[in-house]
Amino acid sequence: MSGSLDSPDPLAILIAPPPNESPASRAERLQAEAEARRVSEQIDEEIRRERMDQRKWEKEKRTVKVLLLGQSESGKSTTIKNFQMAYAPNSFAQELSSWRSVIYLNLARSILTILDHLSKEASRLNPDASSSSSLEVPLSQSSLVAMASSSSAEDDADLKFTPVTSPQGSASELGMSVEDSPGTPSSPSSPPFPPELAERAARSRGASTSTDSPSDKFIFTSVHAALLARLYPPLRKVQETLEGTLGAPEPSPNSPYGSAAQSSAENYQSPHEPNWRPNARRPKEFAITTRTGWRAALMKVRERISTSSASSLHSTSSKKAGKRRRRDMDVDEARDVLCELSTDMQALWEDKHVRTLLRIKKVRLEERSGFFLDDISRIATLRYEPTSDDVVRARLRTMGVQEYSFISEKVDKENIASGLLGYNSKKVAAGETIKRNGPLGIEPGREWIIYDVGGARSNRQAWLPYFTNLNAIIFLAPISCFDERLAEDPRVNRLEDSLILWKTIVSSDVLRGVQLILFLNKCDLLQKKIHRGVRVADYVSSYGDRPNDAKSVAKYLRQQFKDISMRHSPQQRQFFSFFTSVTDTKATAITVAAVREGIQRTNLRKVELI
Ligand SMILES: Nc1nc2c(ncn2[C@@H]2O[C@H](COP(=O)(O)OP(=O)(O)OP(=O)(O)O)[C@@H](O)[C@H]2O)c(=O)[nH]1
Ligand SMILES: [Mg+2]
Repeated sequence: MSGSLDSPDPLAILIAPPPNESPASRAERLQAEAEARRVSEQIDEEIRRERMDQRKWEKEKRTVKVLLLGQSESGKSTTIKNFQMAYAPNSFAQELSSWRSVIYLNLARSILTILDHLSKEASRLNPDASSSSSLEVPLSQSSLVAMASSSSAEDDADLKFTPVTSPQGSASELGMSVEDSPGTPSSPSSPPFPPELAERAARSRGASTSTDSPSDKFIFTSVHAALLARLYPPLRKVQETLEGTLGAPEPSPNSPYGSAAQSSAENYQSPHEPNWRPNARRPKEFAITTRTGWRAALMKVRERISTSSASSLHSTSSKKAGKRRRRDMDVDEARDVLCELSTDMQALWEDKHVRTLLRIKKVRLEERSGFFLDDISRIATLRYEPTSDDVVRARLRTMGVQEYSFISEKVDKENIASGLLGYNSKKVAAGETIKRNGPLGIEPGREWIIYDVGGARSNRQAWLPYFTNLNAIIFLAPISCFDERLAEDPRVNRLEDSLILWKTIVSSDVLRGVQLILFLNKCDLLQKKIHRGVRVADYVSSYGDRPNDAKSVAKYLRQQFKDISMRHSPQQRQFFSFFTSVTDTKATAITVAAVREGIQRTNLRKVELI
């Protein structure tokens, strides 16, 4: 054995330099060896790069990319929540409580809307009140973030249009590049009404009437005056603070693409969490943001109108003072204030005169986004925890483009909305459905990237860079909006805007190979509207004398979208559509499952072709 160790290595003999090598030959040899090494390393590097590309390609192949499009308040973000519930129920459940401040804000803003109307009535009954400039309260600087109450039929009953079925106009005319002025949607604009003037107005017992029927008569009473004075100032502070806490994003003039560049799976943050938009400037917070501020604001009200609950406020959560971070403290204090005001808020919402006033003014809060007035007693409590149903109903406007990355979790069947199991796609989908083959298992590990965009006109330019490398687009068209106008441009009917936008998308050359899926959304609201007697033909002249029932209307509108797809697609494409109410999570789970399967199958076909 030792002999074999001692015997020279044949390879070493082979590559050893010649024994009598001259210096010149040696230099030449070393240079040749160095060159050989360089070439070898270059080859290794290429192999490594190819492998990486291959891995990336494999990952890309497996990643499904979906873009959600549609006008503002069409239900895109709500659809994302449904996807999250289906694909990543654990992370959805973990995020529930972080929606609390949005829900508080939604609630506060609904009450403020009512107070605004009351305040206007009081001012009308006592014009001296509104002329006093000293009553003015600064407007919120961050109304961009919170829910926009879209202008609707209640503001305009004359708006008529005929659905667009033939192309006219450029992209800019189609709302793709129109820069609209930043609106201040639904921010309460009236000054708070001071109690003494409210009292005077109440004493005058004014009435706002639209008819002579007593049930249509609004009577401003001292109860309203007291509610106005007790609720308005603290709720404005709640609004200011919550908006500040949520970090109302302002669109950057230099970057129409919002946070897109920064959004990656690793950086993923839920949009409702603070700082969700990395470059967003924080709005200036309202002056009263401290604990003392809250208390001072409420004490001021108390000094004017003594309430039986005044003493409890003082002690609320003060024990934990200083322990929390400032932002938490703000949200907790907002909660405390809402809890204190719970009875008054309920009294206001349940007041029959207030209901009459809202009816006269055609303000249908229950049909607006972020409606929680029927849940005051549940929400305005210290123990309130948002439910998944609350979260899908919460309204937080999207700015720019948000990227959501879901790695399908391994989930128990019970965790999936029960409707997902044992479903039959034919029952739920309208028209040409995506049919299901095989079992409906969630596929753990598959990465889905879903882009949610801001749907307001000023956000639409930011969509364009996302039109490449897509598997599918889910387009949301809220079909209940036939009698409403765009918040950002009150001249434009919302249904008309949706049809024009749809036409732009279907006719896009860049998107010719992309699967389009249409969600004819807000069917529940369509039903409600028609049920209360709104006539579609009054707003959509082409509807003619067709039956004014939700089913016929939905079918008619679906046909309008289908016609556009057939006429304007650059190449033949299938028309996939679903009637949805995406706040109904059970029904939407079924739709989401059908969509998922359809997209995956198409994706697979594409990959196989490649
Ligand atoms: N009743 C009802 N409400 C809905 C439906 N879809 C969405 N909503 C509500 O409408 C509001 C707006 O929905 P979002 O999902 O925020 O709308 P969006 O398209 O993301 O709007 P932007 O972010 O402004 O582009 C939310 O309060 C939702 O709860 C629906 O089908 N029925
Ligand atoms: Mg959104």
